Amino acid sequence: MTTPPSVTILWFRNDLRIHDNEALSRAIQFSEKNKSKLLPLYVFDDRQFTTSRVGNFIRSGPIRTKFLIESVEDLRNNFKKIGSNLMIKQGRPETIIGNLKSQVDIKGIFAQQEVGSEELNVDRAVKKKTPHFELVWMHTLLHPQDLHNVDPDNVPGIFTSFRRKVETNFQVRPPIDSPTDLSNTSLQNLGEEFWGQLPSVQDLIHEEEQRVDTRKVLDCKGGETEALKRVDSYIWKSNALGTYKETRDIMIGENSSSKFSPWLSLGCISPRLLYKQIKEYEKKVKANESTYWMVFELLWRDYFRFWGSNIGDNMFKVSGVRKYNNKYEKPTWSRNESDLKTWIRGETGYPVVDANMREIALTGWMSNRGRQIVASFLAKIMKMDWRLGAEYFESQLIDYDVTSNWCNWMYQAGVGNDPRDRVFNPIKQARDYDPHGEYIKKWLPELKNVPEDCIACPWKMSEQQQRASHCVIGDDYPKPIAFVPEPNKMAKRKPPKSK
Ligand SMILES: Cc1cc2nc3c(=O)[nH]c(=O)nc-3n(C[C@H](O)[C@H](O)[C@H](O)COP(=O)(O)OP(=O)(O)OC[C@H]3O[C@@H](n4cnc5c(N)ncnc54)[C@H](O)[C@@H]3O)c2cc1C
Repeated sequence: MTTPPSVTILWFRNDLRIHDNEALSRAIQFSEKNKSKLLPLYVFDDRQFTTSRVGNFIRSGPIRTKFLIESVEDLRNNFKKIGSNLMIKQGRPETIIGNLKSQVDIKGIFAQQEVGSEELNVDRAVKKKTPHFELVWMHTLLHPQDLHNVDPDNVPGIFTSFRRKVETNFQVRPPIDSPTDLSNTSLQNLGEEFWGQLPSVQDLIHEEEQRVDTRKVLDCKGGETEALKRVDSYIWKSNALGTYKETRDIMIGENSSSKFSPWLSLGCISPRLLYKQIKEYEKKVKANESTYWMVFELLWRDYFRFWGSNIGDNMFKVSGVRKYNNKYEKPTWSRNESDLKTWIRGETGYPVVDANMREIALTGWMSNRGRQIVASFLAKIMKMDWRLGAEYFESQLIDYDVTSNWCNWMYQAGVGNDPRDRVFNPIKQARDYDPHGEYIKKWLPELKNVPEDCIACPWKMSEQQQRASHCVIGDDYPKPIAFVPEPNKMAKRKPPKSK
């Protein structure tokens, strides 16, 4: 009987890259020290492809699932280029790793540290399978040990306090170089069966692949290779970084914002590599408010990762971290299915909401401005359980990220710590951010002849205008589902009721 090979498993999660991957470099060191071979592993975890708790959505819809598959495929190809391979399995990581014990002698397991409660449960189960289990913090720009004035286990409840504190001594670790040759530390001469096959969308979610609508804002293919191309294109080729602050709120156009998020979420690109490129751009081209603002936004991402890990499962509760008292009245959240469908289908009668909802359904993408508008609309105007929206986003968004999604939703729903607790008026938002209706008309062709001054609120067209524009409200386009006051008359938050 041959002795099974000793291996160090590098278990990939949302860190699907070879560059700046500290778990990878630590696993390589460990495997050399323990004379074991490196076994990179990715598991498509069944639990990620079931249905959501409140709204029963498929947790990872076809577009998001495809982006993930592409990212894993690219990772395998990149490992092959440096003399290694990636084992790809489907099931539960703890079971797959347990079963591997009959084929290999596991000396240690390395992985990226995650923060969601589900992931932490999986960690506990995987830990039992090995004498050495190391989790490495990698998802953020700032390492928890470099936060200086901030306790990572107790970050301030307000972003600005966090940002001001970390900016007083801002230190970003340099990215770690990519390994160039892993052939010495790789398992060789094992058949394709050992390494496993890449699943299809159908294999994972039992649904057909969905073709992304040709009106998509950007051709987004998953994987580190595409991520690095996007960085080059956005920062260097198009020079768009230099005007980011002015353009970031435009809902249309490939370079209005960076579109880095899909790759950041799966870890196909490291935020530290981005930071290094931003600093190089500042030296070689220009440093301005836009370059600062890109880092500012990356700090939001960091903040939500730290804060989200501090608040734990409150992130998924309808009341979030909100304590109801005289100042904040407890809302009654609706879960009306037909209203929810109206929002999802983009049939609310508010064009800026509907255009954004059609975009996300057909492409897996929505701009930050759009997300704020539709989330505020669902939670504050339709007064629906905001978790239905968060779960729908989870299913659809190619950039779904647990803390960025759920914490942003909490903010919009007024159950986070946002002291302002704003409501986004969809009429004002459309007028401010899509003044000529270009974005709206792109996604709602039924409104293509509506005059510019009515595009934010087409129900205001006279009967004659409706006939002339072939858009009869109630027939060709829905009547508004809820009342929203004219922007300048937007009601302030109701004064608190005493209980
Ligand atoms: C309701 C709601 C849900 C959201 N869900 C997600 C999500 O699941 N995944 C996700 O990555 N972002 C989410 N965001 C944040 C934000 O909308 C996206 O990060 C951004 O639109 C991505 O586009 P971009 O890469 O072009 O961003 P840019 O404007 O170019 O910003 C650069 C990067 O900064 C980070 N960033 C920017 N804004 C935010 C923010 N508000 N919160 C956290 N990080 C931010 C992102 O990583 C982004 O890629 C959500 C926002 C809202 C309001």
